[in-house]
Formats: sequence, structure tokens, C-alpha cells
Amino acid sequence: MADTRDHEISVEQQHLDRAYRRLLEKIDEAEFLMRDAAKLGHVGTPGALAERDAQVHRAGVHLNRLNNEFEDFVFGRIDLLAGKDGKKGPDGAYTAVEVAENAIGPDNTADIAETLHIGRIGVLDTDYSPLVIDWRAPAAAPFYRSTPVAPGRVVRRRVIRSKGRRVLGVEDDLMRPELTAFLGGTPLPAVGDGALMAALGRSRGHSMHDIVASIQAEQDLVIRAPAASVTLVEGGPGTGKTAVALHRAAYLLYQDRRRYAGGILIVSPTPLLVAYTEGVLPSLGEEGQVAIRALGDLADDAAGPGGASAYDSPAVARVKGSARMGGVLRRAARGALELPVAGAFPGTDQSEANGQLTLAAPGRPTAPPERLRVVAFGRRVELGPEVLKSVRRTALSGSGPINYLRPRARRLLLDALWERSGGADRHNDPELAAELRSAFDEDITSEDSFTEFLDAWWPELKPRRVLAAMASERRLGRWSRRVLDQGEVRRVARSLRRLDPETGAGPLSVHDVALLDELHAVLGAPARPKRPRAYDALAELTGVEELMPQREESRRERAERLAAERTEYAHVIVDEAQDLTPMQWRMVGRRGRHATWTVVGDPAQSSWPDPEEAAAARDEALGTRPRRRFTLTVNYRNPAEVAAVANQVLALAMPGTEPPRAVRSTGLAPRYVVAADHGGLAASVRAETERLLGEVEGTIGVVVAMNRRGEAARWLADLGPRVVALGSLEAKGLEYDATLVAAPAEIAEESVVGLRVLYVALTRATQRLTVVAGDRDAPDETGVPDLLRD
Ligand SMILES: Nc1ncnc2c1ncn2[C@@H]1O[C@H](COP(=O)(O)OP(=O)(O)OP(=O)(O)O)[C@@H](O)[C@H]1O
Repeated sequence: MADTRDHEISVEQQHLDRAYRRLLEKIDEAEFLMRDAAKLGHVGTPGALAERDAQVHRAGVHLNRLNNEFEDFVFGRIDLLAGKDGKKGPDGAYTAVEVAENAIGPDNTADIAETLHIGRIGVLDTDYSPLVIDWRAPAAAPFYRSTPVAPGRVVRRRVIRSKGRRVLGVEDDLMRPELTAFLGGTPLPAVGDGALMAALGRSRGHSMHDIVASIQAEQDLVIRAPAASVTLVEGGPGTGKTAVALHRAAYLLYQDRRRYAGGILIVSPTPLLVAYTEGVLPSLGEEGQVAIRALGDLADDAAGPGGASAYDSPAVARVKGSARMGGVLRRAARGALELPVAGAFPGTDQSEANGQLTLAAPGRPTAPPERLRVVAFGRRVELGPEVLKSVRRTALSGSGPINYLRPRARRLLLDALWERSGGADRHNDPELAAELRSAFDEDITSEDSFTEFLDAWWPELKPRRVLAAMASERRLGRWSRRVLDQGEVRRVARSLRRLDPETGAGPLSVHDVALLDELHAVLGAPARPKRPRAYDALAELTGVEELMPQREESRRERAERLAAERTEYAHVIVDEAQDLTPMQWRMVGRRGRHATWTVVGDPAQSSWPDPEEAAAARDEALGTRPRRRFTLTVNYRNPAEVAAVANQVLALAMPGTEPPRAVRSTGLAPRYVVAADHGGLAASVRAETERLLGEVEGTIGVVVAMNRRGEAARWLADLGPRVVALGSLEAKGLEYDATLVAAPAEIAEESVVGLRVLYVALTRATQRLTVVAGDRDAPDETGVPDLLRD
């Protein structure tokens, strides 16, 4: 067996060497083309330039990926029977899916008619035969889809493990074990015992790995689902939803790069999950087409560098996330026109009511003016509070964002002044009257007092300032009358006191970001320079420079810039969709008004208390496009021993929910420890974490209730980078070799959805789980907390 294995490894090594040789040739060609392109940049038709540049760009991308990103660029192989017809696709592989009638002999012998190697990029040989097929190409689908039950043409499926340019091992699965197959006259051997299990047993680091070598059939169906509509994917913890979502983005880009030039947005719940997933597929970051963003970082510039950093208690979050806030914000935006304005307005101010004209101290906010006084045709014309109110009402009845209604308000003011001036009665001749009117308008609008009045009376409103204005309970109460109750008003107002009342500067919570984004839509923002959408050959030429040394803007920087400039996307992928609040759905929906969607989630892990309200907001965001539903059923993360504990909590959190099936078992039962009374939790958590450090090679996640985040970080501060302290809500989507869940009852009691949050915490471990019972856990004599018992 060892001989066969070594032989097979050397066979794959030879193939890999050939693929690398061919790539080096292509790199040489690319370098030549790059030099050539630099020389000939000014001659040739735009079409020829574009074609050459695209070639250079592609070659450079290959080069870059190979050199920097991938260690194991060829990872699979399939050996296939002859297909029904002899047609070949553009990648040089036969396209037939069904087996040719005479492919299998009467004594169950068969010849292998085609061998395909699968890799992260495709490579054609000089004769256009495929040396490596891109994993996203149709010809690679059988590598993922074939099973012994439905083998198709596949006889043997092989996963190749390599490091750098060296093949280290092979693992084979026979899809047709009943056949004796021959390759070039020799029987086809099978080596190893399954690639999936080997992949799942690997210890975990702080970032996610791709799964291209071991995508399972049910996952492949989702990854390659047509993008024409909405793809909804549900599945329990560890079923690969995040992995599938990321691979789907890579697949869609490969399928139709031009269509997705409009961008793919991947929305993640937390910055931790973004950091964890960002590097999974380097091909995603390549050309600025894919943006992976946390919900707190989605509204441009809203939260500032690093995104949302403040935390809202569940009670506050519940109000801020609710769809009811939509109406409140619309009223707030209108009401904000009445807010005091910074800077002096000489025309009038509050004290004008006493007949005195005073100037406010520079920079000090003053109430908006209540009177407009101008001089026209040598006469004073004045509009009082009632007229101004009515003008504002009329202006606001127009459709569109409030900041864009200012020109309309200005016109209405001029109309009112004109009427008040009696100018309309001076001439009967319409032409003369019109002339007079335009002279009147010019007269008035050239007066500083008019412009200053307008700036104070209809200022340009900024979302942050309006949000900060909601920190006043009195104001918020007015703006949310009959929508929020008194307690809700108080809670929301208090939470906004961390913002500067004048500028709105200050730390935001992830829920504030959705509110700001809504305000942005209601108020309107200055138009931004448009990015050219169409394919622009000359613009693309910059790709050449990027591949050269001393480039001005790296590919990554360009990707980030393009992503930042984009406000709408061609495809939107929502991860952990069960957690989006209605206000967040509205925010995400605005980025995908014309998009197709992939939405992945697990209702049993939802931390939003009102699923119906969220579903309604989701439906509004997704529109009426047709939907395709998929369910993932296999848990690849948790060993069966860990999943069994989590399932106890699932039964309490969502009775009747079918848990996913765990594929692995480690034989290691979870460990239960009871913390000593009075502050013993810290000592026990620390001691147990140290113990886990000795038991696993990779990472350890220690999950505590949100209000213990800070102290848990201190308990574990000096234990090194393998240990991470997490608040319960931060654990979402992440995984660790070992997880320690501290005081589960505290997590369960944190909010009305605490049990679901605890379920998330208990499903993070890939190998070991330790539970430390706290004061409220009522452990039995073996230390098992009440909530986790059978
Ligand atoms: N086909 C596969 N081959 C190898 N590993 C896989 C496969 N599918 C999933 N995994 C691994 O299983 C783990 C769980 O995957 P992932 O995080 O995508 O699951 P999830 O459904 O998003 O989980 P959760 O709902 O808990 O966030 C990851 O380590 C992932 O790499």
C-alpha cells in the first residue's frame, strides 16, 4: 500500500510540475506582453488594446495568485468513463454528463476515458488540452457532485494535498467500487480513507480555510445555483453556510465576470466574522468586485474607522432595530429643520420677538428664524411665522429627500414675498409682469440676508446631527408620538447621549448605523462622482501598472477604493441572515434594489426577538423575485459529542427543530466544572482555559455573557494569542478548536432570545467543549447545568 501511495504521489507530482512549467511559460508571455503594452500604449485600436491588456491582466492575476496566495493550487482529480457524445467544452474537457452505452464491459471492466485535474485556476496546455480545470468550471462539477449513489461518469475522485510545489498526499474515493477500471492498461488504484474527514480534523487558526477540495454535493448545489433570483439557504450550525456563501461569490464571478462588475456585497453580522472570513478566497479580493462588510460598517463613513464600536443593551437594540423606527426617523428628519443652528443669523433671531435685533455669539446655536425681512423695490417686505410655517409645509409635501427640497422651499419663499410685495398687481401685461418678477427674484436672492435666512431656516441636514438630536427625550417623544412608548423613548434617548449634540460625533452601535443609513436616505446626500460602469478598455489599462513594481495603487487598495465607492451591487449575499433587524434589512435592501440575492441563515440561532417583523422587512428588501430554497443538513464543525449538548438547548430554544447531523465523533465527552462560590468563576475559567491550551493545538474561544466581556478579557489577558474572550453575541459564525462556555444561565437570561444565543455559543467547538457552571446554573452532582441536562 505504501508503495502504491508513493507511486501515486509521484504521478501527481509529475502532473503538478507540468502545470507549473506551463504557468511559467504563460508568465513569461505575460511579462513580454506587459513590456509590449507599455511601449505600444498609444497605437492600435482600442479593441486590440483592450484585448491585449485583458490578457496581460489575466496572466498577471495568475502570477500573483500563484506566487502569493496559494500553496496547493491543484487539489483534485477525477477519472471518468467515456461520455455519451464526444463534444468538448471551451475548457477542453468532454461535456457529456451521462456514461456512453459501451463504456462498461459485460464483466464490469471499463477503461478510463478522461482524467481531469481540478485546481483554483484553470491552465491549458500548449495544445489546448486542459492541464488543470478551474474548480468553478462546469467540467469540475462532477468532482463535487458525484456520489456512489449517483456517480455519473466518475470512477475515482481524488483529493491531492500539496504544499508549495510539492505533493504530500492523496486521498481517493471510489464512486463505482464495483468496477475494475483501467487507466492506460493498468488497474486504477485507490489510496487513503477520505479527504473530508482529514480536512475536518485539522486544527483551527484565527481565519477560515476554503473548502474547495471537499465541497459536498448538497453544498455544491447551492454554490452553483443559478443567480437569476433569490437563493435562500437554511441549515443548522456548522453546515457550511458561510463557506458556501463565500464560494458562491467566487463561483458567480467566474461564471459571469462582466455581470458582476456591478459588485458582489457580502454582509456579515460582526467585524470579527468579517476578519475571520476575509481571506478565504483570495480570488474574491482580486478586482474590487467583492466587498465583505460587517453590518456596523455598511453605511459609508457612518461609524468612522473600525465601524460601530458602542454596544446597545438588548432592550435598546430591540427598539432601534424595529421597523417602527422608519416612521420616527422620517418625522425626526422634518423636525430637525427646527433645530437650533450653529452660527449667527443677523436677519432675526429668537429675541426678535421683543422687537430687538440681536446677534448671537458666533458659533453658538440659535433657534431658526421666525421671520423673514427683505428689501425689494425699495420697500421692506416681511413674512411672519404663520406664512413661513405654511411655506415649509407646502415644501415638505414634495417628494424626495429633505435636503433636495430646499430649492423648492426657496422658490416658495420667493412666491410668498412676491405676493406680499404687491408686485403682481403692478402690471397687467404678462410679459412685463414676468420681467418684473424676475428682477424681483434677482434683487432678493442677491441680498445676503435672504441667503443667510435660508441657510438657517432650511439648513442642510446631516444624519449624525439628526440622530444626536434624538438624545433629547422631549424631542424624541414628539417625533415618536403614538409609535414608541415612554419607556422606549427614554431608553433610546439615553443611549444616544454618547453623541455630541451639535455634530453627532461619537461612538455608534451597530443599530445606530442602520438608523443613520435610513436618515441618509430620508435626507439625501450630495451626489458623489460616478464610477464608470461600462467596460472601459483604457481604464482597464491601469491593470498593467498594478502588476509592475512601484505601482501607485496596489490591487488591494484599488479593490478597497472601488468597494468604498459603490452604493449598489449586482448580487448581495447575506450571511447569518436570521439576525438582521428590520432596520438592517432596509439598509441592506437599499444596496441591492436591482440585485439578485443569496440569503443564508438559521432561525434557531436568531438573536432578534420578533421573527415575523424581520421576515416582513426581509421580504420587502428581496422584492417579488422568484425564490429557490435549499437546506443544508450535515454539521461539519462539531463532533457528535458537542452537538448532543447543544441539541439539549436547541430543544428548549426552538422545540421541534431538527438539528443537523454531525459527521464526526471524537470520543471526547464535554467537560463540566462548577465554579466555586464568590468570584470563583474567574479562577475556574482561567484554570480550565489553561487546561485546554494543553489539550488542543489551535484556538480556544471563551464565551461569556455580554456584560462580562471586559472582565473575561482581563482574566485571560496573559494567556497568549490562541485564547480569545468573547461576549455571547460576538461568537456568531466563529469556530475554535475548543470552546469554554462560562455560566450558561447568564447567557440564557441575558435577553428573551438568550437560549438561542446560548445555542450559538455551544456550537462553536471543532474538538472540545468545557462548560463552567456559575451561580445560577443549578448543576447536578456531575456538574452539568440544569439547562444542558437530558
Ligand atoms: N465540505 C466541507 N469540507 C470541509 N470543511 C467544511 C465543509 N463544509 C463546511 N466545512 C467546515 O465546517 C465549518 C463550519 O462551516 P461554516 O462556518 O461555513 O458553517 P455555518 O453553517 O456558517 O455555521 P454557523 O451557522 O454556526 O455560523 C468550517 O470550518 C468549514 O470550513
